Amino acid sequence: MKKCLGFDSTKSGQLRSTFDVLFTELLSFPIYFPGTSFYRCMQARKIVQKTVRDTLAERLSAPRNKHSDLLDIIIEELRAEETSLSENLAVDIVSALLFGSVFTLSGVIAVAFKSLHDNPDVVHALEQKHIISMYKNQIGYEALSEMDTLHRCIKEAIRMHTSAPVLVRKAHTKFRVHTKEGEEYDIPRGHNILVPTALNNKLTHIYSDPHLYDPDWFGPGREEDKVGGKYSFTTFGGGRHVCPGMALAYLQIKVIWSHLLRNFELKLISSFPKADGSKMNQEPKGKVMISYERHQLM
Ligand code: HEM
Repeated sequence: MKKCLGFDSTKSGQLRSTFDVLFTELLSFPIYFPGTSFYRCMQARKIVQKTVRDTLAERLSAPRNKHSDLLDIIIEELRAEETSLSENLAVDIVSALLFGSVFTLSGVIAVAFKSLHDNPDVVHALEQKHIISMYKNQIGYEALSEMDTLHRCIKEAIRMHTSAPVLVRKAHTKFRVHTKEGEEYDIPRGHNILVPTALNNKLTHIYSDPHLYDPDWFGPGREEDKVGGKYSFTTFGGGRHVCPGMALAYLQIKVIWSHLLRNFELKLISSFPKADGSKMNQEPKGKVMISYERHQLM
């Protein structure tokens, strides 16, 4: 049996000496200086939080609305007599949702260009033409749900370029992990566990050539991503905290890409960008040059 190399978060507080705390705090002090990216990030956070706070206040003072959107559900909870939701927490929840949905999406939309770049455009064009003629150019929810090729291309792009490369979990009870190779690891209670989604999506016993862009892994008759069970594809996390916005995310990406495919001829001029790992959600690194020409597919 192997003992895991880990970090016991229940003991870390006791282990840190005054010197240790002072030393780390002093070291991190320069990141608060104006001009640093952390400082700019904190300033931007203040603006976002003020906008959310003002919007909530405006809705709170308006007549009751019947749950037309998420903000109204939050407002209803704030109005309730017995509620554990404070205004500050509500602002944090909305800000976190903005972060969790907008930044992940923008990175993923950019990375989905991979599907066009590496795949012959004709595959998309055929699907789009078929859907346009079936739905008489009225592209709504049902038409989008039928775009299986586009769906698989997006899924493959985000398998290769996952936007949240690591997830963090805390072990509330001790447990044992058995590996495929027959090894065992004990995970003690209180330890933090890092789940490397980027590696997970490239396991060779699931994807025979994980660095190959192949949307048909997920296609009918193959469905190779099912080999490893429900954790074969972890771009949207997994388990209790799996992303509840996944279906919406696919839909939004398909809305944008279907529109681009039907109305523009796009070409990647620069080479496919590397991922910028310095951000919490990965984005393409550096400038990406794309040329476009308007066209009508039908
Ligand atoms: C391509 C876009 C997206 C990606 C790649 C993505 C990815 C993820 C991942 C990996 C997690 C799990 C985090 C963890 O386990 O620690 C997560 C959680 C979450 N996502 Fe998304 N997400 C996307 C879009 C969205 C959208 C559009 C929404 C909402 C409108 C959303 C709302 C959430 C929420 C509320 C959670 C927290 C769930 C929980 O902790 O129980 N996400 N997302």
